[in-house]
Amino acid sequence: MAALKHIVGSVAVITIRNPPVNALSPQVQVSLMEVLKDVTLDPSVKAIVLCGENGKFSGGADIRTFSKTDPKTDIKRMSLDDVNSVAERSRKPVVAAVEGVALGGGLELALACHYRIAHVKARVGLTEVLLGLLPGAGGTQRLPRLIGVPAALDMITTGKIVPAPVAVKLGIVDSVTEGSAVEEAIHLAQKVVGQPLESRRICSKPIQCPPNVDSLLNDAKVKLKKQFRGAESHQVCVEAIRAAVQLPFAEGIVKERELFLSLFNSDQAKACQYAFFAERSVAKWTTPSGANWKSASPQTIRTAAVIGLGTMGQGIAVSLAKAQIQVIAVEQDEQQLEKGSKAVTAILERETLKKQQFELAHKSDSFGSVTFTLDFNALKNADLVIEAVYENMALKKEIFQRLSSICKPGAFLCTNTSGLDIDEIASVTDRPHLVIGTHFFSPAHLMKLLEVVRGYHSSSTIISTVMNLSKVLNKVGVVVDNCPLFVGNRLLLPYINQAVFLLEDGRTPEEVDQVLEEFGYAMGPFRMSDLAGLDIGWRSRMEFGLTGPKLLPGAPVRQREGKRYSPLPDILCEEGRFGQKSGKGWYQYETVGGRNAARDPWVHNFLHEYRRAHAIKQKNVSQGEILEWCLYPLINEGFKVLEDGIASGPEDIDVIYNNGYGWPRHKGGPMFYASMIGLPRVLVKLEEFYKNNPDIPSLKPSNLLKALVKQGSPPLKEWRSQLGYPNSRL
Ligand SMILES: CCCCCCCC/C=C\C=C\CC(=O)SCCNC(=O)CCNC(=O)[C@H](O)C(C)(C)COP(=O)(O)OP(=O)(O)OC[C@H]1O[C@@H](n2cnc3c(N)ncnc32)[C@H](O)[C@@H]1OP(=O)(O)O
Repeated sequence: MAALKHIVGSVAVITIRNPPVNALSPQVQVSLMEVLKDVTLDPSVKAIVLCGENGKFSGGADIRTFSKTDPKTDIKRMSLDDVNSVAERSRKPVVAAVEGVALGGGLELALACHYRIAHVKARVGLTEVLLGLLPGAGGTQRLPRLIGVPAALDMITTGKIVPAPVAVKLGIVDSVTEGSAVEEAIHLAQKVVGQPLESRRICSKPIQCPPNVDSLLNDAKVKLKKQFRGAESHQVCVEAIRAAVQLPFAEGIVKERELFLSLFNSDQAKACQYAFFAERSVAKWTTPSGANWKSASPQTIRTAAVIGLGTMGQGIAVSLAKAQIQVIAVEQDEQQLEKGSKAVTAILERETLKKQQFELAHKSDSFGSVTFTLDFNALKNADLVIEAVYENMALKKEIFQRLSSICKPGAFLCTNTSGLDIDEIASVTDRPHLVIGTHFFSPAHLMKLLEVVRGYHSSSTIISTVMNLSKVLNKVGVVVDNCPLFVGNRLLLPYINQAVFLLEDGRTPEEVDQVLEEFGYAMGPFRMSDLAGLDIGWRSRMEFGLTGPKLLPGAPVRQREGKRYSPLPDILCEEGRFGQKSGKGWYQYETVGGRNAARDPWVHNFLHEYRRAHAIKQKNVSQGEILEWCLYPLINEGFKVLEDGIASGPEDIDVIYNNGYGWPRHKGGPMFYASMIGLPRVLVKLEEFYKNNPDIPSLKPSNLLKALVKQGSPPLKEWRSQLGYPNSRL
């Protein structure tokens, strides 16, 4: 039985049981329905309490069953909606005891109960929108009736999860308890036996609409369109809420179902659900020696140090402090220290305010303290150090040598490089097994991704410690192997290069960005480069001798070692155009550090002169071709990364792209996207591009892609097993 019943006095306690999160699978729904009907008919039962086993109410409908569900036939079968109706219509009071989580269908079930008691640490939310769906079991009709249209609109269209104390203030739950929510619910159930229930049925409540409800909904659609470019579910959620506003409850439920089904089998829903499980699967890392996430034991980090308080170091320090870790922040001179400490303090203040607003001033854990110092000796008691100085191998090695002699034995040493060799850095220490790459993304206190770069000697303890730390920091950690640029930036390089080649060939930054933004990227390649800072790539190209003093004399302007090269980004940097930080880059900004990109006539004129000077003929490229020209080489590099065994599987690449590179989640990630459009299409276009541009090696189709097409393009989940990973280094 997926729903268990036991009787306490005259109260029937129904417990949902489906480990690990008590997901509401079809079997659980059937079982719930049977038990509910049973207790409703049992004259000895006067009231009902609904709860979940092992301190979790429910993580919602069972997402794993969605791909096996056929809307055409299964719609006729009983669904969660029917269970909710029976609970709500019951003449005996039904009380939900919410512990742990009540998410998606789990919260919808709780909303159908007459009362809701939550444990103080419980969290609730209608998260379906993040899975490309909408709450399809009455959530879009009940929540606005319960808490009002504006608050429900916010929760349903963003998938926001709120802690129980906030849920009480919003009116989602009736009260919170620090003790057992089940006992409290039983107590309440006994107390309310015999009391009228009509006013407790949300379906009977009139909807309170603000006078401007139409413009509220329309404005929300415009805002969501911008925030989640190209994503359907957010828009459809608004329409379901519109139905709640305009229609009686029963008709609203019919409309909700119709809208739910329009999303249910969509490619976007598949992509979002794939992204959800991909994140869970990358947490399960393994090394060639057989160590894995299950066997290795992570160490707890209480004190961490950050070296270097530039933009990255500031964000990392804040991220650690937000996770209640004590932070020691080190800089090399007074001026940098003061600048860095001011910035960290300001960000922490903003974050505190945000936290207080979110938690509605409910008593909560404070942030860890940050101590600022010039003294390296202050690091001697740190459990873990993250070096975040700029990308210079000599400087990093000097720092790691010092750390080796100062830090306590057993302290973990991490480098926040975005592409330098972890083994070379580890080689100067007394503990290469305790050295690892932790590649954060800017702004580090907000971005979800942590690329965890395993060096040759990195022990399973440091891998599991850093992966565990990523969870503590509320980030998604992905273990990858050590290679130039790692995974994320290795794929980014051909994408950016292709975009820059388009400028040489006659397109503008605005045109290229528009195509990629319409695809769903939060920012096109040029706006993103301006945000990240053009000088970062420039420094790295100088280090590799592609430009600057190390460039071999006589190198052709538009070629390096026989391959096509565009000096455009180098020239911009030489002009002092580093992007937002200097107020100008591919665009111009209202001020130094400004955020609003505007067309810059200087750039257009410069591109025109450059093309003229190099006698480059303009090419006519359609929008579709701009997209394929930029994305397919990125995908191709993904296959090469898999071929080289740098990432364990396509899911790892996709999680990196979804969480660190602004890839639209509703397109699943580059590898998932390739599987959706079809590998033969990607291969044919790459072959065509490469034939016409033999001086761009990133267009040469990877062997893995060719092999997969030859094997009939098996589904993504079979890519690993089909190829057996002969080269795997992970
Ligand atoms: C056409 C006919 C259709 C008819 C049906 C119509 C009726 C529609 C009615 C209702 C529809 C409702 C839609 C939904 O409810 S969608 C689900 C909404 N729920 C969520 O979005 C929650 C997702 N889960 C989480 O956020 C977390 O997992 C959380 C529950 C917070 C637990 O987090 P944590 O403790 O960190 O653990 P993990 O994330 O690692 O998860 C542990 C394992 O549990 C698996 N899991 C989690 N949630 C679900 C789920 N809802 N369904 C299936 N499996 C789930 C997760 O994958 C982990 O397992 P594994 O490690 O093997 O991957």
